[in-house]
Amino acid sequence: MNWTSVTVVTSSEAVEAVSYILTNEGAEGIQIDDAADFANLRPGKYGEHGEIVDPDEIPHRKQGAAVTGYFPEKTFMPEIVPTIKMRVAKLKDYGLNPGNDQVTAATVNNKDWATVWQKYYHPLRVTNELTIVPQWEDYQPVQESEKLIYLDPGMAFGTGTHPTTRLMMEALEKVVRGGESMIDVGTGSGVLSIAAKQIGVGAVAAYDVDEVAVRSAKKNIALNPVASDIKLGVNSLLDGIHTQVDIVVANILAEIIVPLIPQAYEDLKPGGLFLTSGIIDDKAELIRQKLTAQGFIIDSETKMKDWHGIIAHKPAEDE
Ligand SMILES: C[S@@+](CC[C@H](N)C(=O)[O-])C[C@H]1O[C@@H](n2cnc3c(N)ncnc32)[C@H](O)[C@@H]1O
Repeated sequence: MNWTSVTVVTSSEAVEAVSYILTNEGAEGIQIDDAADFANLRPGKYGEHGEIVDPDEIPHRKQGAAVTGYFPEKTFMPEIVPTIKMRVAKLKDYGLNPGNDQVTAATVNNKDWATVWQKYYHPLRVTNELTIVPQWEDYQPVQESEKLIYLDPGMAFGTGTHPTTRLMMEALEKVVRGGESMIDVGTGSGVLSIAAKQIGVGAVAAYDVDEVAVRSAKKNIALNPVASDIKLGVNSLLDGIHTQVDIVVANILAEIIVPLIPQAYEDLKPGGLFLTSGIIDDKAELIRQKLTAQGFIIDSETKMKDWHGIIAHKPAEDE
């Protein structure tokens, strides 16, 4: 098997925490190169085989540390790397110095880390109704009720395999009755917007702050004729967007959901629904508190692996 490596350049004090993050995100092996391990070595000590060790002759970092995690090549790295970056940056909230925040991915054995996972990406029945089909696969629905979402995620997040995407697809399937208006914040590959159109949502606007994601979503919308009227644009959260819709869906990391909460509240009709995920275990309480403080009523919460998905609503006028 080939492996994809992700190296985090960090501080010596953060080595353990970074190793934990990499393992938690699916790394099956960890390699640590820490300057602190050499700091106390003096020339003349005996090595493993009785030889005299001169630390200066062993290649090593002179300061800080680098922690490398090895991921099975089937891991869809464009979904994992941004999460690792965010989690490493957040170490300072726990009083640890994350270092210079440098995170790089490469494929061991010289294959392209950005595409090597594709051979493991096959049609996936995500919910009762919704099946994701890689653009390059020929797939025949098993049941008449099955609705297909054709995707080539490229470098954008949103293959449909990540727990956070799945939680939001399930949430959509649970709440959509047909004809609603919806905004998708942080659309990535466009997967949630296309899913929404497939199950009967009416007008959909999809935004992402990242132009690469918007280009990917555009390509995917073109692969799915049912989604051809989705309005797509580059935008940060709901900045400058003042409207009234039935549903706001956002699968973004918790830190980014916090400033979105008041914007979503403002842009929802009374009784409108806010579906959100990207919330890792230790941030779930923060998001519940912020939603409630804003005036949202939490209807349900689901969990897959370490991730939470929440369905909340803005009270109706008579509620
Ligand atoms: C976890 S991915 C979700 C992609 C897709 N919606 C899904 O559910 O699979 C989060 C997306 O949010 C985008 N994003 C991050 N910060 C944002 C912001 N401030 N405004 C809009 N989009 C943002 C990222 O570029 C990324 O495409």
